[in-house]
Amino acid sequence: MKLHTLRANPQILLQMGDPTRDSSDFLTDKSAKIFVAGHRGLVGSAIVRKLQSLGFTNLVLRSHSELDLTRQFDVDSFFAAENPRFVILAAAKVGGIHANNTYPADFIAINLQIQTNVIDSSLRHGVKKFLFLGSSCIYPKLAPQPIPENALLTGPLEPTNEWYAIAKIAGIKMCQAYRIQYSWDAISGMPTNLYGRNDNFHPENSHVLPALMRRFHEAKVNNAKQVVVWGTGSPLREFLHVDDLADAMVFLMDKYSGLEHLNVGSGKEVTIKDLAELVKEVVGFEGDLVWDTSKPDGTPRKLMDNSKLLGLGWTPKISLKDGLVDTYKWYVENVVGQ
Ligand SMILES: NC(=O)C1=CN([C@@H]2O[C@H](COP(=O)(O)OP(=O)(O)OC[C@H]3O[C@@H](n4cnc5c(N)ncnc54)[C@H](OP(=O)(O)O)[C@@H]3O)[C@@H](O)[C@H]2O)C=CC1
Ligand SMILES: C[C@H]1O[C@H](OP(=O)(O)OP(=O)(O)OC[C@H]2O[C@@H](n3cnc4c(=O)[nH]c(N)nc43)[C@H](O)[C@@H]2O)[C@@H](O)[C@@H](O)C1=O
Repeated sequence: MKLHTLRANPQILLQMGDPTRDSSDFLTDKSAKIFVAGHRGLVGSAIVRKLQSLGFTNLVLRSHSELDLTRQFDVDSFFAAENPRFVILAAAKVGGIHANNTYPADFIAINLQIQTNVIDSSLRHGVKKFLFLGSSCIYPKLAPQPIPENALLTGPLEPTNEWYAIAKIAGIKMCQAYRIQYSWDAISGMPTNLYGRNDNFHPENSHVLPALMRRFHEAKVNNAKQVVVWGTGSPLREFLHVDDLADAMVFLMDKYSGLEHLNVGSGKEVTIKDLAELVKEVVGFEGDLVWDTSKPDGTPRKLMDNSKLLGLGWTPKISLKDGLVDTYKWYVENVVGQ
């Protein structure tokens, strides 16, 4: 279906659903076709596990090598052939502070390409409901804490991830614009820092939690006396286990239909120093921490106000300690020695 056809035919928009209503029919048809983009990643794989545990039987999944989402023609052909009813976009160029700082062009360009292609094709091929995943880095570096949704675009961004943040802000705004102009049910969730099974454990390009888990594990098996940790240890971060995030994304698909993006967080923050001590304890490394202050700290504090999501009836369930124990077990069984 072409955009001009949509513009010319308001009946098609009506068939696509009224975005102002409570869209609580997501959970009712377990045979509905759902495209989870990025299903091999941390978030996408957790969403697939969650949907499968709920009995969904018609998931459409494509790996990066099967479908490169930066290629507009291929994405549109895929949507024309598959016609999914629901789409959850968990494919993106993702990385920690070092990767964001080192590859700014990739972070802005690849993310803009993926999200533009997938959002636009989803609309034009009649997807009933669309969920975009952003990130807490969309907010100003010095936003009020806990950060409310309306802090968006109220101040300068954190320089280490502004390119990624700009792409994510564009994604939110594109969902809002398509919602306004086409009455299309596109929503956005803004997750805090995530961790869990299928995380990226790359030594430099990953996020802090998998990076430290790997470094402490390798130090333990090599009987090293010290482990280097980046920055000063003073920044505060909020962590959410990816299974809680997946639960929240399914909750939003079922219960939320609104213009505003919604924060998704645990509501609990920890200093990087305390996080490092906790990961050290879970891994069982007994040496010392050495702080490399030549590495950037990034945003000093990034706790999101999750009261809107909690007000809808969702709650996180997995504590940081339990989540770390589960993730370390998975890491040892699935990554070490592979
Ligand atoms: N991890 C975190 O702490 C947070 C993540 N998020 C958001 O959650 C979403 C998912 O992140 P996460 O699961 O951590 O990321 P991952 O890197 O674990 O997974 C991303 C997935 O996207 C796929 N992908 C990347 N580029 C392309 C492409 N061109 N075509 C097709 N597939 C592609 C990857 O495939 P391949 O690996 O083969 O390239 C991978 O499966 C992102 O939107 C991210 O911004 C938000 C806040 C925090
Ligand atoms: C999810 C979020 O992720 C990124 O932002 P970030 O929160 O700064 O993420 P991070 O996990 O990489 O670092 C958190 C803190 O931890 C410190 N730190 C210590 N030692 C290591 C270390 O070994 N690796 C890393 N990566 N960080 C370390 C590090 O110096 C920083 O102070 C964004 O780019 C953005 O993409 C985004 O949305």
